[in-house]
Amino acid sequence: MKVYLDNNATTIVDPHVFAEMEPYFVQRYGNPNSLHLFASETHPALKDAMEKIYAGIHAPKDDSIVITSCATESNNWVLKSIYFEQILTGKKNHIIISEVEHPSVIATAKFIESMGCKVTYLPINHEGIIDPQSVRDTITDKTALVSVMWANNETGAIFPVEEIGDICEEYNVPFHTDAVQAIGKLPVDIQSFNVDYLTFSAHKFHGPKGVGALYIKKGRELTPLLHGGSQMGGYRSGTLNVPGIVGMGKAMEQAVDALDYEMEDIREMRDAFEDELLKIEDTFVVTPREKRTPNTILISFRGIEGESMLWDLNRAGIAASTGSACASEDLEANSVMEAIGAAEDLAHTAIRFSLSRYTTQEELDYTLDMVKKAVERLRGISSTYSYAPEGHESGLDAH
Ligand SMILES: Cc1ncc(COP(=O)(O)O)c(CNc2co[nH]c2=O)c1O
Repeated sequence: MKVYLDNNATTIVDPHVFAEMEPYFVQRYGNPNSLHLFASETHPALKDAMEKIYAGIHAPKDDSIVITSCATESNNWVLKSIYFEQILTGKKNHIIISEVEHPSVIATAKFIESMGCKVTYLPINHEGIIDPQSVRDTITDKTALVSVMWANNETGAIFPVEEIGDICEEYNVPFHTDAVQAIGKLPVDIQSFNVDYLTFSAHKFHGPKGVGALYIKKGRELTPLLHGGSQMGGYRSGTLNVPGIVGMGKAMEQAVDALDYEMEDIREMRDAFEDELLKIEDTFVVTPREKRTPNTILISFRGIEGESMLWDLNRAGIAASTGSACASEDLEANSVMEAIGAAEDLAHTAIRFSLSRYTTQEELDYTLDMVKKAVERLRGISSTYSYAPEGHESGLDAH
């Protein structure tokens, strides 16, 4: 049996999405910017796809949505443009991000920090969530940008973007949120709160890989990262990825249609699965489930290296992760567990299960059975593990 429970890393392309994309590979394959029939026959689909993408986040037509190659590009673009326009010119000298942003934000922040930008890394609390007060405590008249993700890819923790948006509006500081883990999991309405830039990526909600987007509120310009043929209104040059854009549009439409199922049925399956996992001795979950996206579990199995657990699960045909795929090749501690101050023997033991609308109860039942077998085997061969629920100084309450 093969079970895929790493949907926060990437998702299967919905068959309806693939069907919508296929003609633009093999029939209507013209370059949209050419001056002939092969080009113009792609235009209706591009228009329709962009309308679906705008509708999916409730973006007004006057605002901009620029298609990029991925969320990593979108995140890089925001921070590097702000650096170019605000920090390099001396107008501002500071940005604020959370300490658990995706590596595409943190690494870019460290890059511009190495070139003289001051960076505040907001801490997360014991539940893995940002306190909006920490933004108010650190924002100044020299702050060029606040960038805080909507939902964390490792824990599923939902961050208070509405309150942070209000603080940024009060200080007239642009607010960027990386919404990659929110689209398709939570209602996203950019007119319901103050946000200037918003990142998302199609392959996180059953669309194709290699297609991302950046929403830009009217009046908040950005220096282009890519110059050339002036596509996307001059914001991002490069021949349009027609099948990719068509796929993102269909995937967005499907994600909105499936949102109730995601937020109710998937949440119910996730909660029941988590309840069973927490019956295993010495297990811990950081963020309360009501403060998480409906599909994600980050659970620690004391005494078991995360990679060892992954290996046992992989042999059983089960795909999970220890956190961001970007870090999956090394035996580092889970960055979120470290940030909340988890004890060393816990920080290396976190496993992330992330469900999707394609996850079945049978798959979860099988996975639970395999997890129990892996825990028994790995703790059995451990030279250091002994179950001691009383008085263990982990900083997390044993379940
Ligand atoms: C919050 C967040 N931002 C940005 C990205 C990058 O998106 P991409 O450039 O379109 O790939 C990811 C991917 N997160 C993960 C990729 O693998 N495991 C993950 O958790 C993400 O979760």
